[in-house]
Parts: sequence; C-alpha cells; structure tokens
Amino acid sequence: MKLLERHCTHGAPALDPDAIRALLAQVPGWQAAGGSIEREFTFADYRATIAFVNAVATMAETENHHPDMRVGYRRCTLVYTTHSAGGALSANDFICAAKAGMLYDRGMAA
Ligand SMILES: C[C@H](O)[C@H](O)[C@H]1CNC2=NC(N)=NC(=O)C2=N1
Repeated sequence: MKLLERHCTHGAPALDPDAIRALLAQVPGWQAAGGSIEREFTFADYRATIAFVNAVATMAETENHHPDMRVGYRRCTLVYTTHSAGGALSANDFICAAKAGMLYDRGMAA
C-alpha cells in the first residue's frame, strides 16, 4: 500500500537499514540523519509558512505522530523520529513524511 494511504500505528517497530532505504526512495526531498529523517520546505512568505505549520500540526494530531519543527520567516524544517521506538525510524515517520509532502504540494498549487 502507498505511504499516503497508510495510517500511523501505535508501537510501530524500528526499521532495518534496507527498509529505511526502500522507504526513503518514496519520499523525495527527505534525508536520513541517524535515527531521524528531515526535509526543509520553503515558502513565499511567513503567512504561507505558518499555514503549512498548522496543516502539519493537524495531520500530526490525526496520526498521533508528531514532528519537531524548526520555523523561520519563509522556511520550515520537519524532523521525524519515533520516540516509542527509542529514537529510531519506524514506518510512522515515512507515512507522515509522505503526508507532509502532499500538504506542501497542495499549498503550492493553491
Ligand atoms: C502515547 C502516544 O501514542 C505517543 O506519545 C505518541 C505521540 N506522538 C509521537 N510522535 C513521535 N514522533 N513519536 C512517538 O513515538 C510518538 N508517540
């Protein structure tokens, strides 16, 4: 099933390096760094940045999986890791990365 069609699950296990490589290929623009993945998103202005932050926050509450966010004037970096897997990567991180990418693409089209 595609990442966009999946939902986060409670207690998702840490992934092995092969699984991480395979899932990373499905989320363009994201980079793995240790036990996390991150991507910087850029925007036309602060209003658009905050609209994205709010959309991601709503999605995080729906999925019960929450990114760290670094927010600037026209940029936002999302960092996903799975606390319950001991700070490792789980499928939940890639599911939310795909959904955040979709929210960004949608905002750009609007
Ligand atoms: C109890 C609740 O399911 C957990 O605290 C959720 C909430 N959001 C979370 N977010 C992230 N990034 N990792 C988690 O393990 C996590 N766990």
